[in-house]
Amino acid sequence: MRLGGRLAAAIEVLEDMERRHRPSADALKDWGLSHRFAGAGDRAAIGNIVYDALRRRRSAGWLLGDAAPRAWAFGGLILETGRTAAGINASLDGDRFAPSPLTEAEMAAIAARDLADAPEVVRADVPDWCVPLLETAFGEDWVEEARALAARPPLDMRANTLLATRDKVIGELAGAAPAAIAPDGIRIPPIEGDGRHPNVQVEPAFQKGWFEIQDEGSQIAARLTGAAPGMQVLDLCAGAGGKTLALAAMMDNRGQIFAHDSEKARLAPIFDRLKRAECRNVQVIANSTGLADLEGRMDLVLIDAPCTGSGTWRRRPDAKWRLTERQLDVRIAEQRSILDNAARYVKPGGSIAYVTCSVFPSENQDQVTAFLDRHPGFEAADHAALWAGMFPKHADKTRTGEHGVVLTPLRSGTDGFFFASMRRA
Ligand SMILES: C[S@@+](CC[C@H](N)C(=O)[O-])C[C@H]1O[C@@H](n2cnc3c(N)ncnc32)[C@H](O)[C@@H]1O
Repeated sequence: MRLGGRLAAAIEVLEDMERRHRPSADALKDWGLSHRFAGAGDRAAIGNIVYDALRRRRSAGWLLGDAAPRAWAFGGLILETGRTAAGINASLDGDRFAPSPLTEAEMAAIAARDLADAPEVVRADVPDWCVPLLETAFGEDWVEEARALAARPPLDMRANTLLATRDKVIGELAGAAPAAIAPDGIRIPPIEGDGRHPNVQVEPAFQKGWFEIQDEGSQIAARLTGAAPGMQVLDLCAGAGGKTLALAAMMDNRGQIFAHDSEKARLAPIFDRLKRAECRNVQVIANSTGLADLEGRMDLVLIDAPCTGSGTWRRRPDAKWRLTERQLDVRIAEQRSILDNAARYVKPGGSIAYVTCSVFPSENQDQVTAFLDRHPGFEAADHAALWAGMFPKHADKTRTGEHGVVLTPLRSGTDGFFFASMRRA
Protein backbone atom coordinates (compact mmCIF):
# COMPACT_ATOMS: atom_id res chain seq x y z
CA MET A 1 0.00 0.00 0.00
CA ARG A 2 1.11 3.53 -0.68
CA LEU A 3 0.69 6.45 1.71
CA GLY A 4 -2.75 7.28 0.27
CA GLY A 5 -4.22 3.84 0.97
CA ARG A 6 -2.74 3.80 4.46
CA LEU A 7 -4.08 7.27 5.21
CA ALA A 8 -7.55 6.33 3.92
CA ALA A 9 -7.49 3.20 6.11
CA ALA A 10 -6.44 5.21 9.17
CA ILE A 11 -9.29 7.68 8.61
CA GLU A 12 -11.72 4.76 8.28
CA VAL A 13 -10.48 3.34 11.60
CA LEU A 14 -10.73 6.72 13.35
CA GLU A 15 -14.28 7.22 12.01
CA ASP A 16 -15.25 3.74 13.19
CA MET A 17 -13.89 4.51 16.67
CA GLU A 18 -15.88 7.75 16.81
CA ARG A 19 -19.09 6.26 15.50
CA ARG A 20 -19.07 3.19 17.70
CA HIS A 21 -17.22 4.59 20.72
CA ARG A 22 -14.71 1.77 20.66
CA PRO A 23 -11.02 1.44 21.55
CA SER A 24 -8.42 1.89 18.82
CA ALA A 25 -7.08 -1.65 19.27
CA ASP A 26 -10.52 -3.15 18.47
CA ALA A 27 -11.09 -0.89 15.46
CA LEU A 28 -7.60 -1.62 14.07
CA LYS A 29 -8.04 -5.35 14.59
CA ASP A 30 -11.39 -5.35 12.75
CA TRP A 31 -9.91 -3.36 9.90
CA GLY A 32 -7.11 -5.93 9.59
CA LEU A 33 -9.59 -8.84 9.57
CA SER A 34 -11.67 -7.33 6.79
CA HIS A 35 -8.61 -6.32 4.72
CA ARG A 36 -6.50 -9.44 4.76
CA PHE A 37 -4.43 -8.31 1.78
CA ALA A 38 -2.71 -5.73 4.02
CA GLY A 39 0.67 -6.98 5.24
CA ALA A 40 2.31 -6.46 8.62
CA GLY A 41 4.14 -3.35 7.36
CA ASP A 42 0.90 -1.77 6.16
CA ARG A 43 -0.89 -2.53 9.40
CA ALA A 44 1.94 -1.05 11.44
CA ALA A 45 1.96 2.08 9.28
CA ILE A 46 -1.82 2.47 9.58
CA GLY A 47 -1.53 1.96 13.34
CA ASN A 48 1.13 4.69 13.48
CA ILE A 49 -1.12 7.17 11.67
CA VAL A 50 -4.05 6.31 13.96
CA TYR A 51 -1.99 6.60 17.15
CA ASP A 52 -0.26 9.84 16.09
CA ALA A 53 -3.67 11.29 15.18
CA LEU A 54 -5.07 10.37 18.60
CA ARG A 55 -2.07 11.63 20.54
CA ARG A 56 -2.14 14.96 18.70
CA ARG A 57 -5.87 15.06 17.99
CA ARG A 58 -6.52 18.55 19.22
CA SER A 59 -3.46 20.25 17.76
CA ALA A 60 -3.92 18.39 14.47
CA GLY A 61 -7.54 19.56 14.25
CA TRP A 62 -6.52 23.12 15.11
CA LEU A 63 -3.86 23.12 12.41
CA LEU A 64 -6.38 22.20 9.71
CA GLY A 65 -9.27 24.19 11.19
CA ASP A 66 -11.46 21.09 11.49
CA ALA A 67 -12.30 18.67 14.30
CA ALA A 68 -12.90 15.48 12.34
CA PRO A 69 -10.96 12.21 11.91
CA ARG A 70 -9.70 13.23 8.47
CA ALA A 71 -8.11 16.39 9.92
CA TRP A 72 -6.62 14.44 12.85
CA ALA A 73 -5.00 11.96 10.46
CA PHE A 74 -3.55 14.54 8.07
CA GLY A 75 -2.55 16.83 10.95
CA GLY A 76 -0.93 13.97 12.86
CA LEU A 77 1.14 13.08 9.80
CA ILE A 78 2.39 16.64 9.51
CA LEU A 79 3.10 17.03 13.22
CA GLU A 80 4.75 13.67 13.86
CA THR A 81 6.45 12.56 10.65
CA GLY A 82 7.88 15.87 9.48
CA ARG A 83 6.00 15.70 6.16
CA THR A 84 4.84 18.97 4.66
CA ALA A 85 1.28 19.56 3.45
CA ALA A 86 2.52 19.91 -0.13
CA GLY A 87 4.60 16.75 0.22
CA ILE A 88 1.57 14.78 1.41
CA ASN A 89 -0.57 16.01 -1.48
CA ALA A 90 2.18 15.11 -3.94
CA SER A 91 2.29 11.56 -2.50
CA LEU A 92 -1.49 11.19 -2.88
CA ASP A 93 -1.49 12.35 -6.50
CA GLY A 94 -2.61 9.56 -8.85
CA ASP A 95 -3.28 7.12 -5.99
CA ARG A 96 -6.83 5.86 -6.49
CA PHE A 97 -7.01 4.52 -2.93
CA ALA A 98 -6.07 7.86 -1.36
CA PRO A 99 -8.48 10.17 0.45
CA SER A 100 -9.20 13.53 -1.19
CA PRO A 101 -6.09 15.68 -0.87
CA LEU A 102 -5.78 18.69 1.38
CA THR A 103 -7.97 21.49 0.01
CA GLU A 104 -6.68 24.95 -0.78
CA ALA A 105 -8.41 26.26 2.33
CA GLU A 106 -6.71 23.59 4.47
CA MET A 107 -3.34 24.28 2.86
CA ALA A 108 -3.82 27.99 3.59
CA ALA A 109 -4.81 27.27 7.22
CA ILE A 110 -1.74 25.07 7.73
CA ALA A 111 0.54 27.68 6.16
CA ALA A 112 -0.92 30.50 8.27
CA ARG A 113 -0.92 28.71 11.62
CA ASP A 114 1.87 28.19 14.08
CA LEU A 115 1.08 25.78 16.89
CA ALA A 116 3.01 28.01 19.28
CA ASP A 117 0.10 30.50 18.96
CA ALA A 118 -2.59 27.93 19.75
CA PRO A 119 -4.49 28.04 23.07
CA GLU A 120 -2.78 26.12 25.87
CA VAL A 121 -5.36 23.34 25.92
CA VAL A 122 -4.75 22.75 22.19
CA ARG A 123 -0.98 22.61 22.61
CA ALA A 124 -1.47 20.28 25.56
CA ASP A 125 -3.71 18.00 23.43
CA VAL A 126 -6.11 17.21 26.27
CA PRO A 127 -9.88 17.44 26.87
CA ASP A 128 -11.04 20.68 28.54
CA TRP A 129 -12.20 18.98 31.72
CA CYS A 130 -8.71 17.60 32.43
CA VAL A 131 -7.07 21.04 32.51
CA PRO A 132 -7.76 21.84 36.20
CA LEU A 133 -6.52 18.37 37.17
CA LEU A 134 -3.28 18.85 35.26
CA GLU A 135 -2.84 22.37 36.63
CA THR A 136 -3.21 21.03 40.16
CA ALA A 137 -0.71 18.27 39.40
CA PHE A 138 1.96 20.29 37.60
CA GLY A 139 1.35 24.00 38.21
CA GLU A 140 2.84 26.18 35.50
CA ASP A 141 4.48 23.15 33.83
CA TRP A 142 1.13 21.56 33.01
CA VAL A 143 1.23 22.21 29.25
CA GLU A 144 4.76 20.83 28.90
CA GLU A 145 3.86 17.80 30.98
CA ALA A 146 0.72 17.18 28.90
CA ARG A 147 2.69 17.59 25.67
CA ALA A 148 5.12 14.93 26.82
CA LEU A 149 2.13 12.64 27.48
CA ALA A 150 1.16 13.18 23.81
CA ALA A 151 4.54 12.07 22.40
CA ARG A 152 5.44 8.68 20.94
CA PRO A 153 6.57 6.23 23.65
CA PRO A 154 9.68 4.05 23.75
CA LEU A 155 9.54 0.26 24.00
CA ASP A 156 10.70 -0.68 27.50
CA MET A 157 11.65 -4.07 28.82
CA ARG A 158 12.87 -5.49 32.13
CA ALA A 159 15.65 -8.04 32.23
CA ASN A 160 14.50 -11.00 34.32
CA THR A 161 17.43 -11.33 36.72
CA LEU A 162 16.23 -14.80 37.73
CA LEU A 163 17.43 -16.00 34.32
CA ALA A 164 19.62 -13.38 32.64
CA THR A 165 21.52 -10.17 33.03
CA ARG A 166 20.59 -6.89 31.40
CA ASP A 167 23.71 -6.99 29.23
CA LYS A 168 22.90 -10.48 28.04
CA VAL A 169 19.41 -9.39 26.96
CA ILE A 170 20.68 -6.23 25.29
CA GLY A 171 23.09 -8.39 23.30
CA GLU A 172 20.08 -10.21 21.82
CA LEU A 173 18.00 -7.17 20.85
CA ALA A 174 18.88 -4.84 18.00
CA GLY A 175 18.58 -1.17 18.93
CA ALA A 176 18.25 -1.84 22.67
CA ALA A 177 20.20 0.06 25.34
CA PRO A 178 20.13 0.32 29.15
CA ALA A 179 17.23 2.39 30.48
CA ALA A 180 18.24 5.55 32.34
CA ILE A 181 16.93 4.86 35.85
CA ALA A 182 15.65 1.31 36.42
CA PRO A 183 18.63 -0.98 37.04
CA ASP A 184 17.18 -3.86 35.01
CA GLY A 185 15.49 -1.63 32.42
CA ILE A 186 16.15 -1.88 28.70
CA ARG A 187 14.91 0.62 26.16
CA ILE A 188 14.36 0.81 22.43
CA PRO A 189 13.72 4.50 21.70
CA PRO A 190 10.42 5.84 20.28
CA ILE A 191 9.89 5.17 16.58
CA GLU A 192 10.82 7.87 14.13
CA GLY A 193 8.93 8.79 10.98
CA ASP A 194 7.16 5.75 9.53
CA GLY A 195 9.25 3.24 11.49
CA ARG A 196 7.98 0.56 13.82
CA HIS A 197 9.21 -1.20 16.91
CA PRO A 198 10.43 -4.78 16.52
CA ASN A 199 8.12 -7.54 17.72
CA VAL A 200 10.38 -8.56 20.59
CA GLN A 201 7.99 -11.25 21.77
CA VAL A 202 9.07 -13.51 18.90
CA GLU A 203 12.70 -13.37 20.09
CA PRO A 204 14.09 -16.62 21.54
CA ALA A 205 15.30 -14.56 24.52
CA PHE A 206 11.68 -13.65 25.27
CA GLN A 207 10.51 -17.25 24.92
CA LYS A 208 13.28 -18.27 27.33
CA GLY A 209 11.96 -15.80 29.91
CA TRP A 210 15.00 -13.53 29.87
CA PHE A 211 12.93 -10.36 29.72
CA GLU A 212 9.43 -8.93 30.06
CA ILE A 213 7.87 -5.94 28.34
CA GLN A 214 7.33 -3.38 31.09
CA ASP A 215 7.42 0.40 31.12
CA GLU A 216 10.38 1.77 33.04
CA GLY A 217 8.00 3.67 35.34
CA SER A 218 6.32 0.43 36.33
CA GLN A 219 9.75 -1.11 37.02
CA ILE A 220 10.70 1.85 39.20
CA ALA A 221 7.43 1.59 41.14
CA ALA A 222 8.16 -2.09 41.80
CA ARG A 223 11.68 -1.20 43.00
CA LEU A 224 10.37 1.48 45.35
CA THR A 225 8.27 -1.12 47.20
CA GLY A 226 11.54 -2.41 48.69
CA ALA A 227 10.44 -6.05 48.25
CA ALA A 228 13.32 -8.25 49.41
CA PRO A 229 14.15 -11.97 49.69
CA GLY A 230 12.24 -13.68 52.48
CA MET A 231 9.34 -11.23 52.68
CA GLN A 232 5.65 -12.11 52.77
CA VAL A 233 4.02 -9.99 50.06
CA LEU A 234 0.42 -9.62 48.92
CA ASP A 235 -0.02 -8.24 45.39
CA LEU A 236 -3.66 -7.34 45.81
CA CYS A 237 -4.40 -6.12 42.26
CA ALA A 238 -2.07 -8.45 40.39
CA GLY A 239 -3.92 -8.58 37.04
CA ALA A 240 -1.69 -10.13 34.38
CA GLY A 241 1.21 -10.04 36.84
CA GLY A 242 3.57 -7.37 35.46
CA LYS A 243 4.51 -6.19 38.96
CA THR A 244 4.30 -9.69 40.49
CA LEU A 245 7.06 -10.86 38.17
CA ALA A 246 9.22 -7.84 38.97
CA LEU A 247 8.77 -8.46 42.72
CA ALA A 248 9.63 -12.16 42.36
CA ALA A 249 12.91 -11.21 40.67
CA MET A 250 13.71 -8.64 43.38
CA MET A 251 13.04 -11.33 45.99
CA ASP A 252 15.23 -13.81 44.13
CA ASN A 253 12.42 -16.36 44.39
CA ARG A 254 12.72 -16.35 48.19
CA GLY A 255 9.84 -15.58 50.57
CA GLN A 256 6.28 -15.61 49.29
CA ILE A 257 4.13 -13.53 46.99
CA PHE A 258 0.36 -13.97 47.03
CA ALA A 259 -1.10 -12.69 43.77
CA HIS A 260 -4.77 -11.77 43.82
CA ASP A 261 -7.19 -9.84 41.62
CA SER A 262 -10.91 -9.30 42.13
CA GLU A 263 -11.46 -10.19 38.47
CA LYS A 264 -10.39 -13.78 38.06
CA ALA A 265 -10.21 -13.49 34.28
CA ARG A 266 -7.53 -10.82 34.51
CA LEU A 267 -5.24 -13.27 36.29
CA ALA A 268 -5.40 -15.74 33.38
CA PRO A 269 -2.12 -14.73 31.66
CA ILE A 270 -0.15 -14.81 34.92
CA PHE A 271 0.25 -18.60 34.97
CA ASP A 272 2.18 -18.80 31.67
CA ARG A 273 4.17 -15.71 32.52
CA LEU A 274 5.25 -17.10 35.89
CA LYS A 275 6.29 -20.35 34.24
CA ARG A 276 8.27 -18.70 31.46
CA ALA A 277 10.05 -16.37 33.91
CA GLU A 278 10.70 -19.26 36.36
CA CYS A 279 9.12 -17.41 39.28
CA ARG A 280 8.73 -20.02 41.97
CA ASN A 281 7.61 -18.05 45.01
CA VAL A 282 4.18 -16.93 43.77
CA GLN A 283 0.82 -18.37 44.83
CA VAL A 284 -2.13 -17.13 42.80
CA ILE A 285 -5.21 -16.58 44.95
CA ALA A 286 -8.19 -16.21 42.65
CA ASN A 287 -10.93 -16.01 45.30
CA SER A 288 -11.03 -13.36 48.00
CA THR A 289 -11.95 -16.00 50.61
CA GLY A 290 -8.39 -17.30 50.12
CA LEU A 291 -7.05 -14.03 51.51
CA ALA A 292 -8.50 -14.50 55.01
CA ASP A 293 -5.44 -16.39 56.27
CA LEU A 294 -3.17 -13.48 55.31
CA GLU A 295 -4.70 -10.92 57.66
CA GLY A 296 -2.10 -9.16 59.80
CA ARG A 297 0.75 -11.22 58.32
CA MET A 298 2.11 -9.29 55.33
CA ASP A 299 5.40 -7.38 55.27
CA LEU A 300 4.20 -5.64 52.13
CA VAL A 301 0.83 -5.19 50.45
CA LEU A 302 1.11 -3.83 46.93
CA ILE A 303 -1.90 -2.02 45.51
CA ASP A 304 -1.35 -1.53 41.80
CA ALA A 305 -4.66 0.25 41.74
CA PRO A 306 -7.31 0.41 39.03
CA CYS A 307 -7.04 4.00 37.78
CA THR A 308 -7.81 6.30 34.87
CA GLY A 309 -4.45 5.46 33.27
CA SER A 310 -3.85 9.15 32.53
CA GLY A 311 -0.11 8.46 32.84
CA THR A 312 -0.24 6.04 29.91
CA TRP A 313 -1.78 8.34 27.31
CA ARG A 314 1.34 7.98 25.13
CA ARG A 315 0.59 4.28 24.71
CA ARG A 316 -3.21 4.43 24.88
CA PRO A 317 -4.11 7.82 23.41
CA ASP A 318 -7.72 6.84 22.69
CA ALA A 319 -8.24 6.54 26.47
CA LYS A 320 -7.51 10.26 26.77
CA TRP A 321 -10.58 11.14 24.72
CA ARG A 322 -12.86 8.42 26.05
CA LEU A 323 -12.23 9.13 29.73
CA THR A 324 -15.05 10.94 31.58
CA GLU A 325 -15.32 12.71 34.92
CA ARG A 326 -17.81 10.07 35.97
CA GLN A 327 -15.24 7.31 35.32
CA LEU A 328 -12.68 9.23 37.34
CA ASP A 329 -15.13 9.37 40.26
CA VAL A 330 -15.75 5.62 40.00
CA ARG A 331 -11.99 4.91 40.08
CA ILE A 332 -11.50 7.19 43.08
CA ALA A 333 -14.19 5.32 45.02
CA GLU A 334 -12.64 1.94 44.09
CA GLN A 335 -9.17 3.07 45.13
CA ARG A 336 -10.45 4.27 48.49
CA SER A 337 -12.15 0.97 49.16
CA ILE A 338 -9.10 -1.10 48.07
CA LEU A 339 -6.83 0.96 50.33
CA ASP A 340 -9.12 0.33 53.30
CA ASN A 341 -9.26 -3.37 52.49
CA ALA A 342 -5.47 -3.60 52.12
CA ALA A 343 -4.83 -2.29 55.63
CA ARG A 344 -6.10 -5.48 57.26
CA TYR A 345 -3.35 -7.64 55.71
CA VAL A 346 -0.40 -5.55 56.88
CA LYS A 347 1.50 -6.73 59.95
CA PRO A 348 2.88 -4.22 62.48
CA GLY A 349 5.97 -2.68 60.89
CA GLY A 350 4.82 -3.76 57.43
CA SER A 351 3.69 -1.38 54.73
CA ILE A 352 1.27 -0.67 51.91
CA ALA A 353 2.75 0.36 48.57
CA TYR A 354 0.12 2.29 46.62
CA VAL A 355 0.74 2.66 42.88
CA THR A 356 -1.25 4.19 40.02
CA CYS A 357 -0.42 4.90 36.40
CA SER A 358 -2.27 8.19 36.67
CA VAL A 359 -1.00 11.73 37.13
CA PHE A 360 -4.20 13.12 38.66
CA PRO A 361 -3.72 14.15 42.33
CA SER A 362 -7.26 13.03 43.19
CA GLU A 363 -6.17 9.43 42.46
CA ASN A 364 -2.77 9.86 44.07
CA GLN A 365 -1.69 12.24 46.84
CA ASP A 366 -5.30 12.97 47.83
CA GLN A 367 -5.98 9.26 48.31
CA VAL A 368 -2.89 8.92 50.50
CA THR A 369 -3.83 11.93 52.63
CA ALA A 370 -7.37 10.64 53.10
CA PHE A 371 -6.14 7.11 53.89
CA LEU A 372 -3.77 8.40 56.56
CA ASP A 373 -6.64 10.40 58.09
CA ARG A 374 -8.84 7.31 58.20
CA HIS A 375 -6.05 5.04 59.45
CA PRO A 376 -4.00 6.82 62.14
CA GLY A 377 -2.02 3.61 62.69
CA PHE A 378 -0.23 4.20 59.38
CA GLU A 379 2.37 6.81 58.52
CA ALA A 380 3.73 7.95 55.16
CA ALA A 381 7.32 7.05 54.29
CA ASP A 382 9.87 9.82 53.79
CA HIS A 383 9.52 9.68 50.02
CA ALA A 384 12.33 12.12 49.29
CA ALA A 385 14.73 9.96 51.34
CA LEU A 386 13.38 6.81 49.71
CA TRP A 387 14.00 8.17 46.22
CA ALA A 388 17.40 9.63 47.09
CA GLY A 389 18.49 6.36 48.70
CA MET A 390 17.40 4.20 45.79
CA PHE A 391 18.20 6.45 42.82
CA PRO A 392 20.85 8.91 44.06
CA LYS A 393 21.95 9.89 40.56
CA HIS A 394 18.45 10.89 39.50
CA ALA A 395 17.36 13.49 42.01
CA ASP A 396 15.84 15.72 39.33
CA LYS A 397 13.88 12.99 37.57
CA THR A 398 10.83 12.97 39.80
CA ARG A 399 8.34 15.23 41.49
CA THR A 400 8.64 13.77 44.95
CA GLY A 401 6.40 15.26 47.61
CA GLU A 402 5.44 14.53 51.16
CA HIS A 403 2.89 11.94 50.13
CA GLY A 404 4.50 10.19 47.20
CA VAL A 405 6.72 9.99 44.16
CA VAL A 406 5.45 11.17 40.77
CA LEU A 407 7.05 9.96 37.55
CA THR A 408 6.20 11.55 34.21
CA PRO A 409 7.36 11.37 30.59
CA LEU A 410 8.75 14.90 30.89
CA ARG A 411 10.70 14.37 34.12
CA SER A 412 11.65 10.72 34.20
CA GLY A 413 11.14 9.72 30.56
CA THR A 414 8.72 7.03 31.73
CA ASP A 415 4.95 6.68 31.66
CA GLY A 416 3.20 8.71 34.34
CA PHE A 417 3.22 6.81 37.64
CA PHE A 418 2.52 7.55 41.27
CA PHE A 419 4.07 5.65 44.17
CA ALA A 420 3.43 6.00 47.90
CA SER A 421 4.50 3.87 50.83
CA MET A 422 2.60 3.85 54.12
CA ARG A 423 3.95 1.97 57.10
CA ARG A 424 1.93 0.40 59.90
CA ALA A 425 3.35 1.58 63.20
C1 LIG B 1 -3.55 -1.51 37.10
S1 LIG B 1 -4.34 -3.04 36.97
C2 LIG B 1 -3.14 -4.15 37.58
C3 LIG B 1 -1.96 -4.38 36.70
C4 LIG B 1 -1.00 -5.45 37.16
N1 LIG B 1 -0.64 -5.30 38.55
C5 LIG B 1 0.26 -5.50 36.33
O1 LIG B 1 1.31 -5.01 36.77
O2 LIG B 1 0.21 -6.08 35.24
C6 LIG B 1 -5.49 -2.98 38.27
C7 LIG B 1 -6.17 -4.28 38.60
O3 LIG B 1 -6.95 -4.10 39.79
C8 LIG B 1 -7.99 -5.02 39.73
N2 LIG B 1 -9.01 -4.62 40.76
C9 LIG B 1 -10.02 -3.72 40.65
N3 LIG B 1 -10.70 -3.64 41.78
C10 LIG B 1 -10.12 -4.50 42.65
C11 LIG B 1 -10.37 -4.87 44.00
N4 LIG B 1 -11.36 -4.32 44.69
N5 LIG B 1 -9.56 -5.80 44.58
C12 LIG B 1 -8.54 -6.36 43.88
N6 LIG B 1 -8.27 -6.05 42.59
C13 LIG B 1 -9.03 -5.13 41.99
C14 LIG B 1 -8.47 -4.98 38.31
O4 LIG B 1 -9.17 -6.13 37.95
C15 LIG B 1 -7.13 -4.83 37.56
O5 LIG B 1 -6.67 -6.08 37.12
